[in-house]
Amino acid sequence: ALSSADARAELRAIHELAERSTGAALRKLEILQASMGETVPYALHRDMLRTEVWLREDAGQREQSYAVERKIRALALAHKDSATAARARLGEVRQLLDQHQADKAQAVLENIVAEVPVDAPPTVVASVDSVLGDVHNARARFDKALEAYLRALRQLEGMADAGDHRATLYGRIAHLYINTDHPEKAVETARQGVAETGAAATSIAALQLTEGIALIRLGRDGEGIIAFQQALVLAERAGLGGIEASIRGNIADYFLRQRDYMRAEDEARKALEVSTRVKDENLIIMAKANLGFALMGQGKMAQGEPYVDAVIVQLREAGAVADLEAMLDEKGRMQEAAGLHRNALATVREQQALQQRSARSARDRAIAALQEEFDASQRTRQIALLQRENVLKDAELASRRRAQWATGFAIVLTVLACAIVYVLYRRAARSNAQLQQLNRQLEYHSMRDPLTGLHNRRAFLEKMRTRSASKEDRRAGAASGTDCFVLMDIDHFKSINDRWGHAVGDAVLVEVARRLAAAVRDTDIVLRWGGEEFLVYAPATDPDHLAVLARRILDAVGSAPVDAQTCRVPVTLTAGVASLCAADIGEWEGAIRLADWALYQGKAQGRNQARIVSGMRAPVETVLAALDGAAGAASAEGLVEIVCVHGPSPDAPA
Ligand SMILES: Nc1nc2c(ncn2[C@@H]2O[C@H](COP(=O)(O)OP(=O)(O)OP(=O)(O)O)[C@@H](O)[C@H]2O)c(=O)[nH]1
Repeated sequence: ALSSADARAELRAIHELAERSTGAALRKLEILQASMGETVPYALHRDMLRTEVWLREDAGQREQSYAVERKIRALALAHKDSATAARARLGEVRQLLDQHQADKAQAVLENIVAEVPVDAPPTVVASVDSVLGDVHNARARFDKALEAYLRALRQLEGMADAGDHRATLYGRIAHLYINTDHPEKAVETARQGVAETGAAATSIAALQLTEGIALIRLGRDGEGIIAFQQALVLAERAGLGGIEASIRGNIADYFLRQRDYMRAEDEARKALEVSTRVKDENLIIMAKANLGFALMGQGKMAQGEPYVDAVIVQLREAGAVADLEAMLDEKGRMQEAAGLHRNALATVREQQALQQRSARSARDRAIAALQEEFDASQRTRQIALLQRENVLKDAELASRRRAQWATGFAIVLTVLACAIVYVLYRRAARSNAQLQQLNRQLEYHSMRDPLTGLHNRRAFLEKMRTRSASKEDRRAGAASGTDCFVLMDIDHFKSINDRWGHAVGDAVLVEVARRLAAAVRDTDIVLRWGGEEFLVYAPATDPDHLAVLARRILDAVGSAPVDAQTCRVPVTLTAGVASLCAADIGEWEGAIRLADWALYQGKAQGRNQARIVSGMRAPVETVLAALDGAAGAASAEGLVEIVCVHGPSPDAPA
């Protein structure tokens, strides 16, 4: 075991080492304590434990530090050292303040004050005053807190070893000035603390942190950030986990205010890591809140809100009304900024409920130094919250209305579009039907003779065109019969017109057409070939029946005069007949030309007759060439066999 003197020397070495590394100093202290054995003198034992208290506090191990304080108290009580016992109990008060139990802290402190002996050393009295200041500060009695801190400072004035204690008190006062909104005084006081000889690294880092906060409050951001960085260097070098987390928390808070959410997230994550390492619940809460808001600020609501909500739960449990309200306020604003008006409204409602509860609580009322001032500030806050609620309600309503309007508009548009499509469809269908009808009419008229209603020459040409398209069919048809063409011309039609007028002429044309249609088979087609010329196209007709057909036509037209208006008009016609088979012509154009030639012959031979081409004495090409030749009709005469059929003798004209 070490001697007491050696142990004292070792303890001093540990104090010096602590300036450079809290962790190393702690490890060395643990070794020293272990090597001391059972019989350690009281004063040495007490001083070793005191050293452990502040080393653990510096390392951010507050809970362990409070546990050591309890050990000191038990030891001091056993040795009837009431001053040390009273001072050691201050740890209990600080622990209660950490847990936001200011009332309980106040009660315990009153007991401690009663315990302090009248001849207690000034350091003990100063420590009590210092913690009393903390309690007043926590209860928002800032003037009383300032009084207590200044009293403690006076106690320590001129004391050689009290430089660090004084620096800590300057730090407390600077904090107080920040809380009472006097940042310029806070800067000044923090600098006074730093200048204090014998101030430990912890105190200096804490003072620089406070100075930084005050400078940023004053809008001197650049200087503030430099103060933060100096404090951070010191804290990291000496392994002051608690202060490091606190500094990083404040830097994160600064970036949050600057809306630089990425850097805020970065700092908050580091702060969370350090504060988790040193197990400081308050710093963990601060880091989580900053991280949550940094994420929400980047629009990562799903990631950020759980952090913020966890902090809200903890603050609610701890009854930290002011912090809780600030959290809810910030959360609401973040949600509002993200356009989540409904969520923001819910948060503001939560904030209002909290505010009403705190307003009702008589104990909270006591926190305010002046009752009226408190009420007035409560009213102002209530009004501000109501205004915010209204703004959010309006925004929520507006966005709902916009959504409704958009939906309504879309429905109207859809209905309108459907209606237009339907109308267009109906119109298109109608005009399609009209067009089809018109086309049918056009087709009908283009194929019909308007006077007689018979097919016209166009219809005949169309018929022949489609017939030519299937020559094979035609040849197959030629075995059982063949196509026959009867070309007719009313006799002396000009004189009918001349004698009875054009109207009678028209009536005669209509009646002749009717008689022709009645005289032929259903499969035959009667056409108006031209002015007073008609054509019967009789497909598949036996060549032996051509004379019968010709007679039937001549009889149908010539047997009775036509009754037209007031007159009876005797009518005869002359016909030329040619069939493809009999003439072995092959093409219909040739048959028509032969029929035309035969008709011409009939006219020349006295009219009212049909001349049928029954055979040919020369190849068809020769005959047709003869018809085209200069001698024409006359030269073809000897080349063609003709059968003649005469019509009935007409009645005398009426
Ligand atoms: N009323 C009436 N007359 C028509 C129509 N088409 C033609 N004509 C007349 O028919 C007459 C035909 O006369 P022509 O070609 O000289 O022959 P034609 O008097 O019949 O004497 P042939 O044919 O030699 O027996 C002309 O006077 C035409 O004006 C018509 O649609 N209506």
